[in-house]
Amino acid sequence: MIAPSVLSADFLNLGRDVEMINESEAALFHVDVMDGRFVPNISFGLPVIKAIKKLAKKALDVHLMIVEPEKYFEDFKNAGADILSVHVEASVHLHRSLQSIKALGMKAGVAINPHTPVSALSEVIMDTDLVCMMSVNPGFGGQSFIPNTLNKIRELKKMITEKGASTLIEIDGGVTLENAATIIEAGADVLVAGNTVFSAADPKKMISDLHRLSK
Ligand SMILES: O=C(CO)[C@H](O)[C@H](O)COP(=O)(O)O
Repeated sequence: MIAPSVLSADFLNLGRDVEMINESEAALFHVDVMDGRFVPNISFGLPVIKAIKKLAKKALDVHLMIVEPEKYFEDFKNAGADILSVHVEASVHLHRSLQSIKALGMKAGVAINPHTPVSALSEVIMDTDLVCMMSVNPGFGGQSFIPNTLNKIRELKKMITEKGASTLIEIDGGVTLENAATIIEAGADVLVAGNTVFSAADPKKMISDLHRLSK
């Protein structure tokens, strides 16, 4: 599955870019929320997500890069989030957070930074619908893929298989047409792509090219 990252869209033409994703072979909208505290950047928040939701014909996969994410679960549900991911590094009571997200009717995701070992997920994997594995340090689009992520994907895939979980593995950061096949081969189910899609001459065709690799 391909999840274009709205972070790299043209905000002056956001409606156009949302329509492009609607018409493309993308499976999800990846929506990055940054607070300038958990990550050294500020992106956008609830009003923008509400606006995207009005046009979007595919699920909104919202990635919270914020401190104290649990304060805002209901707000993100009301704004239109279908999948809500919190960072393991930002969640003091991660298990409770996953339960709360599900109780609100959303799929529950856990995002994990490049420095955090996969073992940090072992006690919550059965309660997690999606792991958003960061393959760059979060905060900015257009960075290079960190190669050790491939080992982490394999390790996570093994954990999911051994525990009998049905968690999807999403890879976020530095995904390109050149490395996508290797990432899929390692075990990824969802590829987030921001810069690769939106800097392409034909973003819709780029989504289609990435999608073809995932089949
Ligand atoms: O979460 C993110 C940044 O924190 C972005 O989703 C991620 O970096 C994708 O962007 P790109 O494909 O341009 O690397």
